[in-house]
Amino acid sequence: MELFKTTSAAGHEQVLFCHDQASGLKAIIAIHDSRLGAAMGATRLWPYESEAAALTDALRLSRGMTYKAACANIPMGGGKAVIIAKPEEKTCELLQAYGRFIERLNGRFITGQDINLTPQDVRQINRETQYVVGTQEKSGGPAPVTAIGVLLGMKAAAKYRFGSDSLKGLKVAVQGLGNVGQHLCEWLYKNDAKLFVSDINQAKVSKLARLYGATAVEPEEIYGLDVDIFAPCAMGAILNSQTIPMIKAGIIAGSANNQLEDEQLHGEMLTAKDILYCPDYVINSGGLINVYHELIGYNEKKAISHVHSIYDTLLELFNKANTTGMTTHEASKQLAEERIIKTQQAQMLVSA
Ligand SMILES: NC(=O)C1=CN([C@@H]2O[C@H](COP(=O)(O)OP(=O)(O)OC[C@H]3O[C@@H](n4cnc5c(N)ncnc54)[C@H](O)[C@@H]3O)[C@@H](O)[C@H]2O)C=CC1
Ligand SMILES: O=C(O)C(=O)Cc1c[nH]c2ccccc12
Repeated sequence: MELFKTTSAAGHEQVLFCHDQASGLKAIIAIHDSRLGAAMGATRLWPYESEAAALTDALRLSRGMTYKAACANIPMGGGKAVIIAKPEEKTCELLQAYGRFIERLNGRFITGQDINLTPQDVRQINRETQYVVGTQEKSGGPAPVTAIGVLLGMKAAAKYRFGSDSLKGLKVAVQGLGNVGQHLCEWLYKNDAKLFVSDINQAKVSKLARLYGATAVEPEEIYGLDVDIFAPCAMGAILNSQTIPMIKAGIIAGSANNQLEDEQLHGEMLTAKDILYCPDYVINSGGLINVYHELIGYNEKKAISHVHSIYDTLLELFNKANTTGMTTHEASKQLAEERIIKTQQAQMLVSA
């Protein structure tokens, strides 16, 4: 593999390969862009089938974090880390060794809880490094706030598509009933939407069906449902050449990162089908916004009010995509790049 060609192709600044002999830790920390500030991104633990797959995931996720911060008007950079391990291989030693790697970066990378890490795991990491946010003790886990952002994104999409941002009576299919998906379902239930849910964990599906009167569907059935909104809240790359032809929903609005398998090709496939796609790093920025507020002094009201900007940003993007002919994903990338340059210029004026 040509490492520099791979890591610089999407503009990455630095990639760290961390190995701790004693605990067996193998982690990749990708810092995509720190022009505006320290790189922020939660840490994911996953049993990647190859090191190349782990690197690809870290590179794509960290670039998404740069755009996520920029679209949310957060003056911070983008990064992401992946630990290559099975969940059962997680030990205190491994997490602490990981924490020491973070600490040695002296604040260049700020991290927290992502897939397969629990609040207790983050506490272990936090024993060795101060550069952790989003713990239960501080602002609480980010997932409930991410869910609020997704709900607001759905409302913006409904407003654009149907002229009203009420979700009452709309059929919504939620894929993945994890930390974000469950909170999202609660909000949708309170907003009188009709819920369809799937998860590979049957117990979660039964729980949500019981709590919110949701219709349970098999994991592979979720794409083809005759619904108004499809909310991917499980894994990435689920918008691809196999699934897009099946989708009947007119709106895609969910929390998963890297939803488009191929950003250009699958973004265009969605546009061609007249499906309104809410760019993932815009609609799922609620968690990042919430942890960012920890860094500037946490105030719940201020954090939630910041999350409400997701609604306006999405409406701006839908209009921009419509008038320019770009996909909503392209429009959001352009907006992110514009905001980075603008913020950088403003920062230079302040420091001059
Ligand atoms: N937690 C947060 O604040 C944020 C989460 N995200 C993204 O949102 C997504 C969900 O995050 P969490 O809820 O925190 O993760 P989680 O790990 O708690 O939940 C994921 C759920 O998806 C289910 N799942 C896995 N494969 C599936 C399949 N094929 N079909 C249906 N369900 C499946 C899992 O069983 C689990 O219940 C992830 O992609 C994550 O990266 C993005 C931004 C912030
Ligand atoms: O939106 C994402 O993918 C995130 O990583 C958000 C996030 C959740 N918890 C954090 C802790 C530190 C930096 C970012 C996050």
